[in-house]
Amino acid sequence: MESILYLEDGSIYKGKAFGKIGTTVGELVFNTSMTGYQEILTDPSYAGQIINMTYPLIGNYGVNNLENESSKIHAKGFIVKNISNQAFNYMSEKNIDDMLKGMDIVGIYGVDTRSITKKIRNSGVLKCVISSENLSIDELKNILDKTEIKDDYMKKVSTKEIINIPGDGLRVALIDFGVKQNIINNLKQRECDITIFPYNASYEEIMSINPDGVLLSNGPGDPKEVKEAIETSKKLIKNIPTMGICLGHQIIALAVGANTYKMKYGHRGGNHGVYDIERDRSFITSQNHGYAVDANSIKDKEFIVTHINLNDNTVEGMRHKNLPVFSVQYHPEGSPGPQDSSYIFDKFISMLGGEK
Ligand SMILES: NC(=O)CC[C@H](N)C(=O)O
Repeated sequence: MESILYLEDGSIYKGKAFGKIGTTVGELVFNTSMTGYQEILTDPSYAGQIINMTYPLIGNYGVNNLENESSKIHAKGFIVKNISNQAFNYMSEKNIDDMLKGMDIVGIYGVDTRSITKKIRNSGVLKCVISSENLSIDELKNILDKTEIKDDYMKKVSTKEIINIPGDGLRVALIDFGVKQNIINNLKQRECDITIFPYNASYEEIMSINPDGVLLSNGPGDPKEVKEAIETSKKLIKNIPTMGICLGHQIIALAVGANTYKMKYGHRGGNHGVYDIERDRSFITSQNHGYAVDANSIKDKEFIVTHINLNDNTVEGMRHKNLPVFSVQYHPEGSPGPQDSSYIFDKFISMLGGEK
């Protein structure tokens, strides 16, 4: 079935439909990972976005029940060059088309994803609409103009209730802005007793479990939208060992009075080089972010920059000068992508006093 992708700049791409038959609008972003489409689709940080994959073949090893980063697809749509519905992998339980259909997500294939990527690189992230409902270009333009892109999806994807995952080790309060399963798995592997809190949990609620440390999770949207967490983090940082990952890192920056900004087109992929200044080593990291912490705004604060991106020198990590607080912009849990930075979780555990 025919499908059309229409971009805010007027570009039209004709392709074929897969997944749900329908019309969807979102912020168009690109991801350069060669594998890991299942983890990307189920990463809550993509809520509201339409993901354009630069790697030309998607679906070739199928989809399974073990590698979801959350229980559903939070992205608004999926754009690929070629789909393979023959899943050549022993773990595969269904194909990518069935996954998107089962989760009501509109996909388009057979379009030039690399030319789309170049457009995003030149003009920055754009709004776009995908439709397999035979709409005219004028109708698509109308839909696009009428739809406002929200940037507070963390409020939707965060847990509604407090959840405990028992463990024999350190007690960790995990503030959920859209946490990925592999962050939870990394804490479980280190025997932590994990309590997951909603994005707007108060300082008193968090401290009532008497945690050894706090982890502020990844999540979608603009960190400035999550005012409750910024206020709560101001107190957490002063009183308890705290680590932030991605959105959590940005929230810590805002809590100490530094600033964040929207990047032109962000970092999304599995091979972003990051320099760890204190270790004097570079790592290949997994990334998914559209906002960043402004390096200049940290200079007069109690924090120092510990990691920088080797492509564009943006801030990839920071730590408090005296207190046990640090954060990273990239994803030490990988999923998808390299897990070379999983030492960040060990650093968190030793900051909390080591394994119990
Ligand atoms: N993965 C994340 O936590 C993303 C953080 C934030 N939503 C951004 O795009 O920058």
